Amino acid sequence: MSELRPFPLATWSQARRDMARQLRRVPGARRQALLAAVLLAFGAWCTVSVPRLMGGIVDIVTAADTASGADGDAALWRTAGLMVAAAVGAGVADGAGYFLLARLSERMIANLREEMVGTALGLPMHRVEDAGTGDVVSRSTDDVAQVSSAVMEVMPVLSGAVFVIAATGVGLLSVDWRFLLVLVLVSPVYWFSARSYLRRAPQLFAAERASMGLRARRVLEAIHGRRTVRAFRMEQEMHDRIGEASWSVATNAVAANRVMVTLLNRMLVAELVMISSTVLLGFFLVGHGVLGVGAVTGAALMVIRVRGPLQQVMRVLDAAQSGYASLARIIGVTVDPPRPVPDAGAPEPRGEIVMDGVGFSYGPTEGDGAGDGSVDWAVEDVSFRVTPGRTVALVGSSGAGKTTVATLLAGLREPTTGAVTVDGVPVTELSDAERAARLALVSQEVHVFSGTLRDDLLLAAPGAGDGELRDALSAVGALEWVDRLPDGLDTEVGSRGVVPDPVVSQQLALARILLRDPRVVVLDEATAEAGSSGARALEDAARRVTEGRTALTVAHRLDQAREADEILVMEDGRIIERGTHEDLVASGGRYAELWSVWSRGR
Ligand SMILES: Nc1ncnc2c1ncn2[C@@H]1O[C@H](COP(=O)(O)OP(=O)(O)OP(=O)(O)O)[C@@H](O)[C@H]1O
Repeated sequence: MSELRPFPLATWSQARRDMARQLRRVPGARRQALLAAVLLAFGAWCTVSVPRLMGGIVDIVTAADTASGADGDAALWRTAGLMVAAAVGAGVADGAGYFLLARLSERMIANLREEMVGTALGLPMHRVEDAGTGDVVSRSTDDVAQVSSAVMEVMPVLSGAVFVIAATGVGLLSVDWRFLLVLVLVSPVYWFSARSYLRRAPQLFAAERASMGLRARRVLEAIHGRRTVRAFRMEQEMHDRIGEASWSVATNAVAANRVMVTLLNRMLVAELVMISSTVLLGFFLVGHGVLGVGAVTGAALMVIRVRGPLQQVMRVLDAAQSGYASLARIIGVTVDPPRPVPDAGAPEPRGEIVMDGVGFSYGPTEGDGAGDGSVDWAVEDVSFRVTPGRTVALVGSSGAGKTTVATLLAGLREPTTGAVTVDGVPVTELSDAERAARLALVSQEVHVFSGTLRDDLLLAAPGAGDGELRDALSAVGALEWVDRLPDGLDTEVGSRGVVPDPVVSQQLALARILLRDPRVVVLDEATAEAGSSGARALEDAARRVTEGRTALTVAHRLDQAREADEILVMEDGRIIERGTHEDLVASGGRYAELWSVWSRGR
């Protein structure tokens, strides 16, 4: 098995560009972002004004000794009123700014997820398989959830706190430029604390989560497999395994918390530096008559007030970082989107299919420059032609290469060697529209999409009326089932409604083919698992679908192959026999052998 090649991670500049593009996609986004910034800046200014006004109160009280009492009272009330107004203004502006930002970011995340899933669906099958389907699934579920929760956790803090920190800096400088010294002294302490925390914390928290997962798995294994554990007297061994996993949770949790405590201690040092340098500088400035007591009190209160926002920012650093890591994983899928194939100018669909010297390998080939040079062919040197309207059946034992040929013919995979053409045009060069008009595949994994049954069928033919839908359902033998449904065509089906059994699901897939009406059909259904009556119903349905069309049928039951115009027998990726049923039985080769086993088993 070849090694997985996960999708890349977006670089910082790719992530930035993509977020700017997502921003442009939301109508009125710039205006909303600007309005949010203005509101948050105003909120921060109001927040910082409160301690400054308090400093003003100190000046009023100090001056009250000398001024008349009535003047002092009026000034006191006015300042108190302003403080209340500033507090209310801060609350309202912060709330409104945060609301706008949260709405905007949720829309951007929704667009991003949509784009990522759309890109992944349009990628060649092999690219998704190379990455491992789990990679795409975890990026579109876990990572999107991670970004969403990071936004919910980080956004309220950052949107408020960053503006308050900036406003405090500006506020301090406006009291006196020498307060720059406080900022110069304290900034490096915060900077280095944050850096050393971010360098170590994410791995430690990830290790803690991983060991929790391991412990949960081991406990569940022991509970689910308790009979086996008892039977083999493995209680102590299981106990030790769980104990070992629990111990690793404990050591990882201690290590993670130690880093957190170190961060908190460094922040205490930073706060000590910040407050003591403000007080000392204030003392100096008042002593030299540069500032009044009120101004310095205001500055000191501002510094005390900003500790909260600074702590909040430091606390959400790792959530912000893991949110960014998830964002880079999501954008990593979309950075290299599949280029849409332009129309190849294919002629009117006739339905002629040709495979010429086709080889395909799931693993590395010489061209990749990977592997040890030996190629593990899934199919090799496969050549055949099906003229319009005829049916060819592929038979062979499991793993012979039948499904691979079907997916190559449907254009889902690109041949490693040779050519697959439909109406003279290589199938991978047909645009989506040209391909959809020409050929359709029913694979072993049929899917009924969530929604009403009508929606599910209309995916194949958006303009079809109820009459056409019912005709198609009747042709594939599914109409009776539909008429038994509580709301007929309007019944909810799929994961959130009625789940059709495998036979009906395949009949619905065949009905979709009838509605789409392509010239070529490739049928690789799982009739073998349908039971004999189900298989017969599906064979009847398949016969209706192949009538008047060019068809390649992967015949899991040899009854199906018997009716084909030509049978291709595959073994180890090659066609080893070809001819009609009668010819092949008469020739006494591999097919005759398969047929005799099959006939005995019926
Ligand atoms: N996605 C895949 N990745 C790697 N190898 C694969 C993959 N799919 C099939 N193969 C291998 O390619 C070879 C041909 O498989 P294929 O599924 O085409 O055979 P098949 O005749 O359709 O078998 P079945 O009747 O069991 O579906 C087998 O050796 C199989 O193990």
